[in-house]
Amino acid sequence: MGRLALEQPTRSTVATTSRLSGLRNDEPAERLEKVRAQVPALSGHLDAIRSGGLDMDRADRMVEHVVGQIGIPLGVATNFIVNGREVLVPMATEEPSVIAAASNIARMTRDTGGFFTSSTLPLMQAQIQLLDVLDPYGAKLRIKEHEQRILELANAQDPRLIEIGGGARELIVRVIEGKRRTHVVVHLVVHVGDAMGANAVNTMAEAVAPGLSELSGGRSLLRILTNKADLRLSRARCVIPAAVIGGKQVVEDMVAAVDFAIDDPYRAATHNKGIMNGISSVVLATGNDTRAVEAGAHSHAVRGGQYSSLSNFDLDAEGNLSATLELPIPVGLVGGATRTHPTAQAAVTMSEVDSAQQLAELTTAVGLAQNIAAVRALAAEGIQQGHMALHARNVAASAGATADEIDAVSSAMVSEGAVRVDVAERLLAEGRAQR
Ligand SMILES: CC(C)(COP(=O)([O-])OP(=O)([O-])OC[C@H]1O[C@@H](n2cnc3c(N)ncnc32)[C@H](O)[C@@H]1OP(=O)([O-])[O-])[C@@H](O)C(=O)NCCC(=O)NCCSC(=O)C[C@@](C)(O)CC(=O)[O-]
Ligand SMILES: NC(=O)C1=CN([C@@H]2O[C@H](COP(=O)(O)OP(=O)(O)OC[C@H]3O[C@@H](n4cnc5c(N)ncnc54)[C@H](OP(=O)(O)O)[C@@H]3O)[C@@H](O)[C@H]2O)C=CC1
Repeated sequence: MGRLALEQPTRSTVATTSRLSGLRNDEPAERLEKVRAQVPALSGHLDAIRSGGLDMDRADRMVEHVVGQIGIPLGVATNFIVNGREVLVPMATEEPSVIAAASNIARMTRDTGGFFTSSTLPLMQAQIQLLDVLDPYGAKLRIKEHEQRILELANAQDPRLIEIGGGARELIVRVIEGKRRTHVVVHLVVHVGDAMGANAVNTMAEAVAPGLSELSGGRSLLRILTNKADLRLSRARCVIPAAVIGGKQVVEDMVAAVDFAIDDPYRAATHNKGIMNGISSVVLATGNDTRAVEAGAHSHAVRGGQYSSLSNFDLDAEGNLSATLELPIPVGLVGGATRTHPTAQAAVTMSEVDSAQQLAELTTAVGLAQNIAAVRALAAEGIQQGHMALHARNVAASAGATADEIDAVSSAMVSEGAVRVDVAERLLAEGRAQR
């Protein structure tokens, strides 16, 4: 076989740059203007970003028994380059230091080209559980013999999906020898286009279940998608020079820290939570289903029966950090709250993605950046220095500091090395007494 002509993606972009250094020093309105200047299409979405997007009528149409709303800050991760594209990433989170951490690591990847991503097709799977099947293996083959007819029946439920190139692709029939019974389970594999896909595959599963029952000689029970979306994988990788991230020892210690998460489920749970800090923030900002993505991620982290790290870190030939992440990211651009929530629409516009696959890949890059940030801090100075410095503003506010007192009280707590409510209360009382 000849050598592959490996081309690095060229920097084609709408945003000229995502490198908005010092954005932290601006007021929110100035930050939004700087982001809008990079992404002109955001101009029509500014009110939705400033206001949080939902009025009560709209909220009342989204879920049941609505009595109010709860706001979550929307921030922008800077510095990201993904497959050569400069991108400003919307992140909705209540946790301090998350957006700073992602931006910081993205900055460190810029000289090595940023993040490189890829993904499988957007294939979701529905499960149809078949009960009372006398000959499970015979049923499996009977179903496979009629696969084409069943796929046609599934596709008849969603002609529009077929028009755009999606639709049911395959049946996988599993016979699971369980503790108390043998299960026959049919997976209906569906290309869901730019949707997350739950409603599309659930409708198809319900439509094909009677035919499957008949073929199996049993009856169908559950007909629902699986959130273990392991045919819809998204991948991201990056390289960070050792000199940029703190030196050779820091990189070696980061690799040892990930090895700990690979081998120990107690550590893996926290390690993967750090990844989800980034992923869930993008998923929430774009109005996607955080629980679906989280369920998919954690189920994917179980390998050979053991819960493990979702990411992998290695040293490359030069001693630089080579980091990778692969997991299911079932997110969409067309359905659910992404379509109905004006701020989610704004977030999608900001990220300048053209497809659900591109959004999934961007989300994976943010998860990897977040993971590297946390592991770097843990392997170097410890998490509290950076995290607590940014959390100090929350602590000051919960001690009763007003807007013009928060900065002074939080920096005093950081200088004292004691970020606690009782310390904030003392500093507030001292400050007020001096006025
Ligand atoms: C917080 C930093 C980034 C500071 O790190 P630093 O080195 O002090 O940052 P810096 O002040 O030198 O700034 C460098 C760049 O970082 C970003 N940056 C820096 N500060 C800000 C800010 N205030 N607002 C916005 N951006 C900020 C920004 O991009 C900035 O570039 P600039 O814009 O100046 O050109 C670092 O300490 C860090 O990454 N810490 C880790 C934070 C983290 O992981 N938080 C997650 C919460 S902890 C958790 O839930 C998960 C965990 C830890 O348990 C997971 C695990 O165990 O694996
Ligand atoms: N276990 C889980 O995770 C479950 C999740 N959910 C929820 O389901 C919702 C997501 O379901 P989803 O099916 O994505 O949402 P929707 O049903 O809201 O949107 C998908 C529909 O959009 C239409 N569509 C238009 N353009 C496209 C395109 N380019 N690609 C694909 N579809 C297109 C299609 O409908 P048409 O052909 O009619 O135009 C498609 O069926 C989320 O709110 C989630 O919370 C629900 C049940 C279970």
